Amino acid sequence: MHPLLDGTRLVAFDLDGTLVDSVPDLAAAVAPALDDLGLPPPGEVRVRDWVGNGSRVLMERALADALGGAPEPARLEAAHARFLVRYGEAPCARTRLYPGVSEALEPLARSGRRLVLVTNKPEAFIAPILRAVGIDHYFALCLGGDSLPRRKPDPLPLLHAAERFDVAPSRCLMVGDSRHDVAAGKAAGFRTLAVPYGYNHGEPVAASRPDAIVESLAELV
Ligand SMILES: O=C(O)COP(=O)(O)O
Ligand SMILES: [Mg+2]
Repeated sequence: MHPLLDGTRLVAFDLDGTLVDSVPDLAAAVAPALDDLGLPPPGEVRVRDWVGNGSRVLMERALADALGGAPEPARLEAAHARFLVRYGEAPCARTRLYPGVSEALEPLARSGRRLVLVTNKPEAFIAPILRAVGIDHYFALCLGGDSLPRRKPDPLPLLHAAERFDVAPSRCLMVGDSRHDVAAGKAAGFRTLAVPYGYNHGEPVAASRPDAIVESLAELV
């Protein structure tokens, strides 16, 4: 096991960019929302840099990019609503697990550590995606960006999970791909581990100074 797992009783995983590459389906749902406004599809490469703060911020970034400035609130709400409908129709058509994820989750769960999922994605999409990629049974708790009053980088969802299972934050580990995961983990008093292959607004996640970085989650076990 990775040294950061020594004494760790609870491991919180981020979803997008950490466990699954979800950008193909996210980009496919952003495109029709922009098309309604006569705007061109941004493509997967751009969408990658906009994921990480939940779906409303994703659409806000997409509209700001296409319009060259902040969108009017009513426009944003309409585009976000359209995105939610389209994404809900096919949240896992092309979304795939990253290599090493199954290899890590199976022994980690067997080791008796509590596994939880903390994403900024709306909660409604979590279960369908986890089921589709076959990892839903590993998680004792799943929190989305709209499950609690505040989301990552706020520590609230991580502290909520630690408290729920009565584990001291110092015995918890946050695993994620972005600066929001590392910031939330540090603020909660968790250990932090990052993967470099996900979505971090085009910046190396090392800049957030996680306790460790692994190229693949398989290195955890
Ligand atoms: O929906 C998002 O913006 C990102 O979700 P994540 O927290 O799982 O990376
Ligand atoms: Mg992420």
